This record gives sequence, C-alpha cells and structure tokens, in this order.
Amino acid sequence: MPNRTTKSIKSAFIAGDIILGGLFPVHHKGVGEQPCGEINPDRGIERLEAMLFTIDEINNNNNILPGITIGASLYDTCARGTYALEQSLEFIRASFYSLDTSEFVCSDGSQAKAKFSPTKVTGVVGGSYSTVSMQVANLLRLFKLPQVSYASTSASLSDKTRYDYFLRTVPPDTLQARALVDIVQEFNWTYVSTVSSEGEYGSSGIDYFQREARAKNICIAANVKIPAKSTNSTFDRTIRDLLEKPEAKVVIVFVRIEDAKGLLDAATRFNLSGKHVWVASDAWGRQDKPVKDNLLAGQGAITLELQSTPIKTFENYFRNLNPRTNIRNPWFREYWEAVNKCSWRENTNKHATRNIRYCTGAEKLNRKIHQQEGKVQFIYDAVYALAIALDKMQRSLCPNTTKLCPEMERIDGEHFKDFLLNVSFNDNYGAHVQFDKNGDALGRYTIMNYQRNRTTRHYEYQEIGRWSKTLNLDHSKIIWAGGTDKIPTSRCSE
Ligand SMILES: N[C@@]1(C(=O)O)CC2(CC2)[C@H]2[C@H](C(=O)O)[C@H]21
Repeated sequence: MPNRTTKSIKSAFIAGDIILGGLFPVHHKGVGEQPCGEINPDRGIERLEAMLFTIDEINNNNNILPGITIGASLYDTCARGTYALEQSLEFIRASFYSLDTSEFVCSDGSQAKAKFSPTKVTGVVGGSYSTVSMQVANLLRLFKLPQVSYASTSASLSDKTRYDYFLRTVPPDTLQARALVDIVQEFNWTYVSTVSSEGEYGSSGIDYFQREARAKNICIAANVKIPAKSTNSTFDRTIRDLLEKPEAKVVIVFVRIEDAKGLLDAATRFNLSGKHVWVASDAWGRQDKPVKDNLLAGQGAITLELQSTPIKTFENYFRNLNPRTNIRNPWFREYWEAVNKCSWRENTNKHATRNIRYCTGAEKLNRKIHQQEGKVQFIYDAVYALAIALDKMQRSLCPNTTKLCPEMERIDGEHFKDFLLNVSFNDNYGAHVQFDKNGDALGRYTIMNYQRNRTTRHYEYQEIGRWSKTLNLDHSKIIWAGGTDKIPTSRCSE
C-alpha cells in the first residue's frame, strides 16, 4: 500500500478493517526553528518497522482476528511533543469527518465517493519519549482512544486521573529507581552523588531514586541538574561539583543519552579515568554513544536496560528490507542513505557527480554491526496486546461471525480499554504481558558493566545480573575502573 500524505503530513499506511495508529521518533529533534533533524535509525525506523512486521505476523495468524485484517497509520514525532500532537490530530480527524456525499451524484448516476476520508484508528502504539507520550495522551483521552507506549517510563504516566487512556508494555521508572537503590545497597555504598537531566525523564527518575535512597539511609552528596540547553562548560561545571565531594565515588546518573555523552566527554577532558563509578539508568543502557570516545572514563560503569529478548524473525525481516520494495515506509530511503552513506537521488545528468556515491539498493545491513534495538520486543508486545484485546472484544460482541459486526463498526473506546487492561499472554520470547490497574507492565531490568574484556581486550557492556522485584548480581563478572575486581568504597568520612 503506498504511503499516504494529507497536506504535508506523511505517514506509513497499511489498509485494513481496523487501523492502529503508531508514533515513532523517525527523526531526531531539529535544531533552532526546524522541528525535525537527522533520521533516527534505531529508535525511529527500526521501531516503526517492528510495528509493521508485527501487524504482518498477526494478519497471518488465524488464531487472532481470523476474519479481520489489521491496518496501520504511522507518523513521525521528531522526538518532540508539540510536533507529535500535530501528527496525532490525524488519528482523531475521522471523529469529526462525516462528509455526507449523498447530495453528490456522478455523471453516470452513481453515488459519489469521497476520494480521501481520514482513517479512524482504534488504538495508538507509542510514543517513545515520556514528554511526547504525555502530550499525546492528553489529546487521545478526549476521544477515548487507548494508547500503548513501548518505551515511555516516566512514573507520572501511572497517574490515571490524568492519563486514563494510557498503557505501556514497559515499567514505570519508580521500579528503575528501586533497582538503582538495591544496587547501591548491594555494595554497601552509603554516600552517593546524583546527576539528572532537566525534564520529565531525568527529574522524575532522580526524585524517586532520592526518595527511595533516603528511606534506606543512603546520603546524597552532590545533586547536579543538567539543563535542557547544555554546553561543554555545563558538563565541566558538573564534574567540578562532583569533585567537591570526593568521598562520594559513586554517581547515580539519570540523564538523556546526549547528557550521558556530555558527562563522559567532560570526565575525559578532566582525565578522570576510574575516579567515579557511574551507575546509570536506561537512557544510557547499553548505548555506544556515551562511551565511544570515553573508554577510560566510562570503564567500570554499571548501567540498567529494560530486559528484553531480540525477536529473531524480525531480525530476518529487517535485514532483508530494501528501498526498492519497501514502499510502505516513506522514510526508508532516507534511512538507507544515512546508514549506507550514499545518495538515492537518481542520476539525472549524464555524469555522476564525482564526490557522491549513489545507492544501488544492493547494500546490505552489515550483520556484525547491527544489534537489534532494545525496545523491539516492547513494540511487538504492544501491538499484540491491542490485537488480542480486539479479538476478545470481537468474539464477545460478534459471536456469530469472524468479521466486524455492527456492534464493532464504531468501537467504544472505554469498552475497548477494559478489554485491553485485561489481556494476559506470553509473547513466546520470554515475556508475560499484562497490565496492572495503572496500565503499567511488570518491571524487569538487565544490569550491565562497561568493562575491558580480559580476553579480547575490547571494551564492551557485559551482563552482570538482573532485577525483577529483587536484585541478582554475579560479582565475579564485574571489572571496576582500572581493571580491578576490588569493590570501590563510597561513604561519608565523618
Ligand atoms: N524511557 C525513556 C522515556 O522518555 O520515558 C527514556 C529515554 C530518554 C531515554 C527514552 C527511552 C526510549 O525511547 O527507549 C525513553
């Protein structure tokens, strides 16, 4: 199905009897007046394709909605709440749009049909960033449109007095804060500093950490906030603040990925290899960006990532995508140009411009560098949760048919939300999917240590344990800064 654009709004569209909306940060935030910036390969394109892949899989599964096909209408948020809000208006436009064509008759006497009518969606998958999900949730709830995020972890989104149509297949950061405190206690650290990004994710996450820490008699030394607009001097000041509390060797880091990079870049400038033990939340996770040029400053770090399992079949699907055939994703060619560093623009003049390498479409995703994006499973689970809820609703309201019956022509959002809150299934990839009364999923985290592999001598994230209500760490796998296995101390001197 070709992509559809209304006005300047682009979407990836699959036709179907029931349409699911989707929101993905296909592009990073733009700079200055530009709402959208660079293409976002992992958290944008790969996640969007994960939703398309899951819908294909469900439509080929005769056990779920056997007589009904699911379609999709996916939009780019540009990782920006305001932009996402504009795109999300497309999801609810159909609620207003009731073009009466009965007065229009074609020259041959047939009934006129609207060339384009906005597609009504039944549920929305997304967004990624909590700030985006919050703004979109404020709009969708007015139209009783359930929303299932695959990545937004801010604890605020558990508040059903504000976000009553918001659910998620990921846990709230209150659980991540508890996991971080359990790690601090595991090593008998009683005096730590904290660094957090300004904004919903960082501020909310570190507040919960500090609340949990104080309850366990852990003292906070420096409590540093990174403003939204930060420069190198911001991070230099952060390092100086940390150095004023030398006994607090451990630093709890609840920051956006850009700030994690800024922090380690500054630590490198101060030549602080091994001075601090960074203990970081999922934004840092197992991302390459913060540590790529900061091996010594980053070594010994302990980081959390939401526990997920790669979806093998999606891996094959994604690797075999090609811009010549993958036309349902209108951003795929731009992605292809970025990851292959080539230009897709057809060569309109006789001589190819010397310094541009044109894409051929024969380029292949390099297997060794591609690691499945960490939230693919949560997208897979979100789409299945919506489909299974629709299947149960269809069997309940339309018992004599596998098709849509009149009772499901205009799906009541409140009724659908009840079906959604009651789904409970295993996704065949190690996850049991269910929602609590707040629409939150169970909390499972993988704990990693950034270390220099003793055999290969390469730096890497090594899994050292897991947290699911309680912490389970293998101390023998940890390599602290400087290659030592001696646990650093971080406590008050007085
Ligand atoms: N959990 C997040 C959030 O905003 O709620 C924190 C994050 C900034 C790092 C983004 C992660 C992601 O998109 O995988 C979201």
